[in-house]
Amino acid sequence: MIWRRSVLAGTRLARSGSGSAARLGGAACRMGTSTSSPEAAPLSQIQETISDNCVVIYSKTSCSYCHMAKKLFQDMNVSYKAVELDLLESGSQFQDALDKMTGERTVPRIFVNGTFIGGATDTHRLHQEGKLLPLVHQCYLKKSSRPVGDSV
Ligand SMILES: N[C@@H](CCC(=O)N[C@@H](CS)C(=O)NCC(=O)O)C(=O)O
Ligand code: FES
Repeated sequence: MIWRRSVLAGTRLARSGSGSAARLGGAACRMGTSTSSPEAAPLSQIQETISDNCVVIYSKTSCSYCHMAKKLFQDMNVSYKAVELDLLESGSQFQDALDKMTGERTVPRIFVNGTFIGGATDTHRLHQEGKLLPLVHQCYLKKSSRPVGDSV
């Protein structure tokens, strides 16, 4: 997962002081770090969210595909974090960042155990193949085996 590693590195750099640089945009870019592209803030937020939550669905409230994806996890009794991009002021920037990370800016964009698994269709297919729950359980196991104080 080369992508995950590089984004994580970006996250750390972005956090260690370039938050305001990212907000300042172009001017800040010339001053410094390689992480102050306009996508940096959403990118690092996405990275943090997918590492903190076993299931994350980037969604829009009006989208039926997104409803179907959420219902799939509800029916499996799997809790998830839904990020409703149409309710975020910077939703479009999040979609740009998701495009960079996954190759598409459509919704839903679904992550399990820190990894992008696809949109609604892909997720349903994974479930039909019996591969979705094992991914979720892998994540639960990983989180429960963390030392106390390290869990979220
Ligand atoms: N096959 C994809 C379809 C995804 C798709 O076409 N999503 C539409 C909404 S249903 C979309 O994101 N349109 C652009 C947008 O809302 O920004 C999936 O299952 O997720
Ligand atoms: S199904 Fe229409 S916006 Fe997703």
